[in-house]
Amino acid sequence: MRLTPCRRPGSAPYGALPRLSLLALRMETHPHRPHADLRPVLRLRVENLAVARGGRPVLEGVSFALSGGAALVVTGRNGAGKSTLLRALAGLLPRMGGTVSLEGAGEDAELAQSTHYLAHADGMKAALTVEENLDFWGNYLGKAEDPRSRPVAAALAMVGLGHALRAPFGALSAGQKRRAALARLLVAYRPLWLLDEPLTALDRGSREKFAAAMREHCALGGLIVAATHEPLGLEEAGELALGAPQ
Ligand SMILES: Nc1ncnc2c1ncn2[C@@H]1O[C@H](COP(=O)(O)OP(=O)(O)OP(=O)(O)O)[C@@H](O)[C@H]1O
Repeated sequence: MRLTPCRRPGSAPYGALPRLSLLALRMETHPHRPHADLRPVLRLRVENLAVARGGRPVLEGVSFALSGGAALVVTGRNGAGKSTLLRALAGLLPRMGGTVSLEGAGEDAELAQSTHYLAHADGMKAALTVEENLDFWGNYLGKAEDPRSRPVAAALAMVGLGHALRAPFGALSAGQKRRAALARLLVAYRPLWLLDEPLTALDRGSREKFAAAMREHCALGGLIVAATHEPLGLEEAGELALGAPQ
């Protein structure tokens, strides 16, 4: 499996994209997909995506395809449009043009129902315990719909926060809060993870644990698109480099 940019035959490779450069679009077959897994391979396909912020074009002509088991790291300077891209993929920003589709997710599966979007904000209530927050998210996001959803305690253990099950979320440190937010990805299985700076405030051990969780997600046939300024620890990930402001 190779990660390749989608473009019309004969068109210049990215030459027509005024605010965007695509670098290092290369992906090897992920070696860990279980042979017995007969679920259809998912394919995220983005074609000619254009998005504006405040009436000003930020992204134009963004095209790529990503198959199940693969990860894509979105890089670029401050203001290049990384968060804009993730928000548009999550359906939280209107598209000026282009299409986004997730093939193989099932006839009734809307893209949004197959997606976890992790933003800069953690999305937790300070007064509730970590367990209560994750119970809420698990139920809200449909944990019962997929056997790959993990119990709250198991999800917290995977991000090294098993000891904080009953702690109020508001009493956690910044890195612990981020770990709890990452556990939200695990309590209700969804195949497409859109991650905006997932490593913020994490120490080295937490980064390694989360890298292991991301590798496992890919091994189960999931997809990851992550915006980051730092190495994610996914050696086989492709890269989409956005050019533009700093
Ligand atoms: N709410 C908004 N209204 C108007 N313009 C916005 C808004 N949010 C972002 N922008 C603009 O869109 C552009 C892209 O912003 P975006 O947040 O996607 O960049 P980014 O690559 O994620 O940056 P960073 O690395 O700083 O997180 C920037 O020029 C920014 O000023």
